[in-house]
Amino acid sequence: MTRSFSLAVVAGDGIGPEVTSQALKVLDVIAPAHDLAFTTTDYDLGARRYHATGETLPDSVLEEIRGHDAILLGAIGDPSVPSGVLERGLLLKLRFALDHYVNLRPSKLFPGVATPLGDPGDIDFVVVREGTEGPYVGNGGAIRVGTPHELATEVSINTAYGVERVVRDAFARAQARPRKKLTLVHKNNVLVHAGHLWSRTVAAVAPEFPDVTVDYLHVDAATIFLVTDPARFDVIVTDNLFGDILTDLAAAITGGIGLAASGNVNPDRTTPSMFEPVHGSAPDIAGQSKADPTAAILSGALLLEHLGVPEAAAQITAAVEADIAGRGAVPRSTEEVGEAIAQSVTDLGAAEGVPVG
Ligand SMILES: NC(=O)c1ccc[n+]([C@@H]2O[C@H](COP(=O)([O-])OP(=O)(O)OC[C@H]3O[C@@H](n4cnc5c(N)ncnc54)[C@H](O)[C@@H]3O)[C@@H](O)[C@H]2O)c1
Ligand SMILES: CC(C)[C@H](C(=O)O)[C@@H](O)C(=O)O
Ligand SMILES: [Mg+2]
Repeated sequence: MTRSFSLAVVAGDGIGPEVTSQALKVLDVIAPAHDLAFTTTDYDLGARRYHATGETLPDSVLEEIRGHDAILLGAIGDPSVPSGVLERGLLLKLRFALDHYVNLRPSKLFPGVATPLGDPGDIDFVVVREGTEGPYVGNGGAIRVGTPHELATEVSINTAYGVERVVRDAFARAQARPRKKLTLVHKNNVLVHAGHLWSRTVAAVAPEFPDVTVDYLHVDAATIFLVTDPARFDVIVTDNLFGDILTDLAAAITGGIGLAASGNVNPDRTTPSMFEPVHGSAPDIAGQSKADPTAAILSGALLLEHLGVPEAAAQITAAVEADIAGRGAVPRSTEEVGEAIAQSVTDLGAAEGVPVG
């Protein structure tokens, strides 16, 4: 029986629409092979709408988006809009309103991918980044702005409720992986209030997952080991800001930001989860068809996994691996990469005897 899913598509700004169209192309190609049907609704959100109407994410649109099974997002942010307006008013509003408390960011070094680390061994870890708290909540302000006496605060909010639910999710993910290792990354030698809440929470939840080995690193040391010994990581759990920074670094060591996918997940499934590349709108290459759509395509695979179609997700990942293995030195356009991965999905389907496309 055909399984039908409704997807809200927020292509967004810069390279967002360029990479999202390739992700949708691959989803279209894979759907028949797994008896899936996608209906998509495009949402015109981002810089264009902001300039035309002053709106970032009207509540009525948020409510419409809420009615979908999942969200596919490209990238948000544009140099023509003051920094933070779209990032906070659209992207973070979606993550917060839809309670995406698990920001899932897998990092895997695919065979054949060049890394600045030379031969770093087997890199295969996932960062579970808290998605609704920390310094992202907007608790702060500034006084005497523009004067020599300006004072600005950006308060990091960490609740026992918020920390515990993401820590428990990270433990469960570690438990389900072969190495069963969880590393808490924080800065509890300096951020003693939030840091100790995170450490105590990990210690309190650990007995529920006796098979999981627990480790702790200060965030500064974690950046060292991500470069010198990334194979040591299995599951990392960390706060919203540390997770943001660590996952750009994680992308850089596994072939670049063009390959890094993510999911903003509501594990309770009370709202649609949202899948997007880790990268941004890349204004420096927007409109030139230079963006690598692989991260967006792999975000589509994470979406399928979340919707309960892991075999389709695995087929997309295999198609990406096959494409990456064959990548030469000649640069390809965004469409050429998308087309090649879509073709690879078809070829894999044919090899397994399932009709694709
Ligand atoms: N999730 C998101 O929507 C998201 C994430 C990060 C940044 N942003 C926003 O995007 C804008 C630009 O931010 P930034 O420059 O710091 O980060 P960025 O990720 O957009 O770009 C950083 C660098 O990576 C390159 N890059 C990014 N994606 C690429 C791809 N798919 N293929 C090839 N190269 C790629 C860019 O060309 C640039 O040189 C800002 O407005 C920022 O707030 C949005
Ligand atoms: C654009 C910004 C709000 C966002 C974040 O900090 O979460 C981005 O950097 C990301 O990694 O998705
Ligand atoms: Mg980021």
